[in-house]
Amino acid sequence: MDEELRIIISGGGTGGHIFPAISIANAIKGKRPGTKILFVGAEGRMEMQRVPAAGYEIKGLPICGFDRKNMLKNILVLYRIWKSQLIAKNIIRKFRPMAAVGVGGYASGPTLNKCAAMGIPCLIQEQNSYAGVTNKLLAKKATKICVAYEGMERFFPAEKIIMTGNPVRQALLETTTNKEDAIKSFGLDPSKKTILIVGGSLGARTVNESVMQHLDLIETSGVQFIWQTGKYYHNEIKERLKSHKDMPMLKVTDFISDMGAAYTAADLVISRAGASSISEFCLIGKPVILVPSPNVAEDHQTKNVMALVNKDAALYVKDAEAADVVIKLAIDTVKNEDKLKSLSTNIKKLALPDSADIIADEVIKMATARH
Ligand SMILES: CC(=O)N[C@H]1[C@@H](OP(=O)(O)OP(=O)(O)OC[C@H]2O[C@@H](n3ccc(=O)[nH]c3=O)[C@H](O)[C@@H]2O)O[C@H](CO)[C@@H](O)[C@@H]1O
Repeated sequence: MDEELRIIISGGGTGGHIFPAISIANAIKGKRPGTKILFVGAEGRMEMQRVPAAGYEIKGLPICGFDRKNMLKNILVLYRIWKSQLIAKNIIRKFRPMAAVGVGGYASGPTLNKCAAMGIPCLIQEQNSYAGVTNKLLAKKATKICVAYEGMERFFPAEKIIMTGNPVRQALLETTTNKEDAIKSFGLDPSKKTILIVGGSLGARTVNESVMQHLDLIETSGVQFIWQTGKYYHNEIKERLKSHKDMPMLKVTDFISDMGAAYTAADLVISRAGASSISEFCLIGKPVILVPSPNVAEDHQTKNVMALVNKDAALYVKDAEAADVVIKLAIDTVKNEDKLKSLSTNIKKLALPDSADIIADEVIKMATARH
């Protein structure tokens, strides 16, 4: 019988970090069902809900990021980092992991630092074409670094890099719901074209404004919409929609738990260009209009987009132009079967499948090598 493994997975902050982490956990469990997996996240962040919802235990650290505007607040941040390191050390002592996985985000810093210091092998997974701060700092201590884009040697030691792509939640790829049921599950009409609008895991103001400014066009388009506003914007949007007449063709939600159903329902997606979302579009071959966020490090979402646009695999609208053009473009595109077909075929060619399995194999190898 296989030895029971104990693995720590740490990181989070946004869905783009959390969902790859959950996929890696599921793949490890699939290969070694007896494995004990413990997540370590940041208190108050999205992982504290999403990880238990996926069936895993999570411990929270009181960590947060530095405040670039208020230097005084950073004294508290330093204290929180110190405290997080102590808590991380206790968690590790108690759980005795055989390997640790870091997916980026605040919590993975203290957790993987402590693991590395205690001689536990560490793997990091970088989702983007531009490496995050925490992963860059952890790279020296990591045994393996799994990436999804070419050219990551500019951030990480080349000999540690493995090109795996981004792990995508298995349930999302293996959804058994058919299109008709998927559309009905959102209370919409299966005979109509459907556009899904998502602003990444947290929602996006620009994407939301694009919708708000074109409610009349949406109403007369003959097309229906599933619109994820993001948790922060949801109440404000609901309030503003009250002054508009009922719109049965526009389903508004703060967050979509079953993205498999949402993708199945949609003929076309309007989306931010986060790395995990893009990996999902590639794997399921979904036609998409991407509106990259200009508010991310090194404008990495635009770089993510250009890799697709150069291969005619996605349509691209700049953030500054989105409010004017993206809804009209989406309505025109969803009525053009040839365009939808070619976008789907081209984006599918860019998929990197089996990412979670490849990473899980590496983690299991690392965990078993030292015992
Ligand atoms: C503002 C910001 O910091 N964005 C970053 C963040 O984005 P963000 O967290 O938005 O990440 P991604 O777009 O990569 O992934 C979003 C994930 O959330 C899921 N989802 C989304 C909406 C929803 O209602 N339900 C749901 O389950 C998607 O299916 C996907 O799995 O992490 C990404 C990956 O490191 C980065 O590329 C982004 O630049």
